[in-house]
Amino acid sequence: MRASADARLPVGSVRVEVPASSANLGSGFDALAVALSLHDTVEAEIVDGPPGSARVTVEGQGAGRVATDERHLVVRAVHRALADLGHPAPALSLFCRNAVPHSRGLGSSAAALVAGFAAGYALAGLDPTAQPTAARVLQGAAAWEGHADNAAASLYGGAVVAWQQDGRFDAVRMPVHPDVHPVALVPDSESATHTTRGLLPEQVPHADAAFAAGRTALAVHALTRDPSRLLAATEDRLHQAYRESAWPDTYALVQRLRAAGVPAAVSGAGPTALALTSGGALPGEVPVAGFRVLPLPVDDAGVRVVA
Ligand SMILES: Nc1ncnc2c1ncn2[C@@H]1O[C@H](COP(=O)(O)OP(=O)(O)O)[C@@H](O)[C@H]1O
Ligand SMILES: N[C@@H](CCOP(=O)(O)O)C(=O)O
Repeated sequence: MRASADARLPVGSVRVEVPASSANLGSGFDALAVALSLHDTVEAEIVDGPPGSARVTVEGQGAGRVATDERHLVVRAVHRALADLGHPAPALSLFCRNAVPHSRGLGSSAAALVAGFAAGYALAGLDPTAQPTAARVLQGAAAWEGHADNAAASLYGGAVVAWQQDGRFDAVRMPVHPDVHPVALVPDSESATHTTRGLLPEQVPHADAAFAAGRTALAVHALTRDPSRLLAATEDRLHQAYRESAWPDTYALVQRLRAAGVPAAVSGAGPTALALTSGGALPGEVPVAGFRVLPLPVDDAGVRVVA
């Protein structure tokens, strides 16, 4: 980090690395997620220019598609973090190297928001990976998303349990058992999270809610202590079937993997499927044509300020 051109901010540039995430893991809708070793990198620098303006260069995922000015999601999050501390919006130059595919259920928007809030607080001289600033990063990103699962995983790494109380978001991190080897199956198709959230019913049967409570609690045990329980733990009645029309091929793949004994679930709001394998391999008899198979080890670190 070097000294800022803007006298109001102590730091002139930061580099942040943030992992993808897979949320829900079955029944743990808006509550469970795991961070995955696929990373976006953001370099943010304060430059001379009109206050609040931004020039963004994007390499990799999202290049040519996302805004390259102050409307860019990461820029908006940087500005929001600085506003939270009472700083006026500086002119920014951003370089984004993105590996997390957009609109696939791997938490790209949460990763972008966590990177932006972390960069903003870091420019103000705070450590976004330590409390109490980390909690502010979570609050900012989760409030933007409307759910804290992905943001908490991108922030803290490992697996997380996230919840909301009195309008505030909170989360705890859990270490994932070393025998859990996530494999993402990523199709070419996209699906916007806000669209598939709209497919969910206002209410679910009490029996399904009770089912979800049991499976989600079991998932915490299975992820951290006993991966042999993951097949039962990742069963879902809370969201996947309601969203099937958005990604029928993904839904069918998850059923095929599960029938072959592989703990699998739709990743976040889809259309990626996530298999929580014990050795990193998928059974040969399950056809995966149309899906890119990406072994993605758990990311234990979460967001990092690397320079
Ligand atoms: N790194 C990024 N930079 C800018 N915008 C991003 C980035 N990542 C995600 N987004 C925005 O978020 C959208 C995807 O969000 P969402 O529908 O929640 O899917 P995902 O499951 O990938 O988070 C993209 O279309 C894009 O507008
Ligand atoms: N709990 C959320 C998770 C969305 O994850 P994303 O990676 O698809 O954005 C949901 O299921 O809506």
